[in-house]
Amino acid sequence: MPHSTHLGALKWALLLKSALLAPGISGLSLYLPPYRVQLDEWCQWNDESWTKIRAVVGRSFRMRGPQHNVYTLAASAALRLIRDYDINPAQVGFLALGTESSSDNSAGAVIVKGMINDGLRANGQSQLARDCEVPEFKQACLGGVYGLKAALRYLATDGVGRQAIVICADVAEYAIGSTGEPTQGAGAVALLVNGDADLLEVDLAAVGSDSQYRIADFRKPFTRFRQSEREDGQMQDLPVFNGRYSTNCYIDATRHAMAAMLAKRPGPSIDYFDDVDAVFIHRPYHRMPATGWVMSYLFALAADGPAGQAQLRTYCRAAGLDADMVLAELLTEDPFEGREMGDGEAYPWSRKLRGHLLHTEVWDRIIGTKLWLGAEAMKDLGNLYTAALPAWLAAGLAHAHRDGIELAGQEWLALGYGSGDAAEAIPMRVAVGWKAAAAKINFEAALLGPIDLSQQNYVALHEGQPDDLPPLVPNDEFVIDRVGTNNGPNFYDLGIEYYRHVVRAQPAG
Ligand SMILES: CC(=O)SCCNC(=O)CCNC(=O)[C@H](O)C(C)(C)COP(=O)(O)OP(=O)(O)OC[C@H]1O[C@@H](n2cnc3c(N)ncnc32)[C@H](O)[C@@H]1OP(=O)(O)O
Repeated sequence: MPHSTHLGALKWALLLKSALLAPGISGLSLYLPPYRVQLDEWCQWNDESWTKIRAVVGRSFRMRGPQHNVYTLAASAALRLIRDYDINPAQVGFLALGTESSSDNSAGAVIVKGMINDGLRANGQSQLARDCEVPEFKQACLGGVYGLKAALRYLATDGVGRQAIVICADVAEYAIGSTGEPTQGAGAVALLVNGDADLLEVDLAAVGSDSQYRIADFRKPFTRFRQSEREDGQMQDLPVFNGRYSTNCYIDATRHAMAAMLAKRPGPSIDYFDDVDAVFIHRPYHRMPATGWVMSYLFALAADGPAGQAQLRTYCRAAGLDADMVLAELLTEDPFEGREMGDGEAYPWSRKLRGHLLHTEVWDRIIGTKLWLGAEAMKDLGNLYTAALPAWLAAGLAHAHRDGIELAGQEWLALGYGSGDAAEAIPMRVAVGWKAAAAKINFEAALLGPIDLSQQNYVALHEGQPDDLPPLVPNDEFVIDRVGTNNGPNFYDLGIEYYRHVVRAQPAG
């Protein structure tokens, strides 16, 4: 064979090979801080209904300690990922941080990179390379999903043959006494993303996007006076928000991202709701994904023409609702029309219709059988903002592996949402050889060793004055070592956080 023909054949073989590879997620690792609030106790402290909180929110949430911030959570998850998946750090060309909790407005992922390298050095491993990109992504709870999409684009263009790590990390704190208080949490999920997925294959071209500026349903303005209230100098991450209005924004954004995704698929959109095997939607608390998904189904029925609309009318009649009114609202492109809605103003019929559907076969077929995988375990995680969606994917894969459920080739939907608002509907396929990589997901291990807080400890930690907290015993994790003062060695030291990698001495024997 002439030399040039041989080269041509090789080139074609390589092209064919790369065309057959399916990029996506190959590893998942979690880190949760140990401080925990049990929601049944929280209900007692606050005279709230445990029956309601258990059904709507979950069982418990985690809180960062005074020695944690979003970077310590992120670096701890990433170090575990590198260890558990035996990643060669030199191969990582893209280290992304998705978060809405950064405490440094200048850097973010590069700080985390430095911390990871400290941990790798302490463990006798090689370092992340100098030629690794370190972007940070911010769009409320969607930052990590944008990081994942950017990582896949990197791997398809200038990062062919490399690997990416996307860390989704957040601290979800709401003011004491606000509607959001039981939906707090803190934690991080690190994703290994590469050109040939071991867990979840992602076809970027099939993704549906949505974004829409709103009158603020949820914001964290930097100038918020509360930031200066904490005496320990840490930024308190309290949002300004309108809870019930934000749930309608979630519904509206997920509906439009779904429509954008379904428009790219062949066949009737409504079939997708039967065909998809499992659904994972941004999860601020237990009930929200089911509400978002059933509403997306109702929107799709309304858009499905005479057959879907007839079905919808049947549901409305059975629920005692005015079908014309429901249909008209479902067909309205933007029920908000640029204004903030009052409680119950948008979709006022929704609760009644959902209540009716709950007792019909359609709930089992379209909702129950699609959103159950890993959902029970998620009740112990609390709200992780941008880490909530990958944490649920991790829970689904880990539990299917533990319980011997076969997932190979299943079609999944991962739908991310970030207030303000934006959403991404991402179809995924479970890789054929998913089990080996799923066995390394540390979901259950990440929940071990919780330290339950008393009401006094919880309030003190929330308000930044934790005097007598039960001590942490971190191992192979990161903590804030000190915050620089203007008495420090460098005049530019003021307010800068310095971190420490902690390796606990193992007990002898
Ligand atoms: C950050 C984001 O992701 S934005 C999208 C979601 N928004 C948020 O997470 C913002 C923070 N969260 C919040 O502010 C709150 O959790 C809210 C506003 C979502 C809910 O606040 P609440 O005061 O609990 O609202 P409400 O009293 O309406 O109850 C919520 C649900 O509990 C149900 N409920 C009430 N009592 C009970 C009970 N005893 N048993 C079972 N369910 C009950 C209600 O019917 C309602 O159900 P629905 O959501 O299906 O309609």
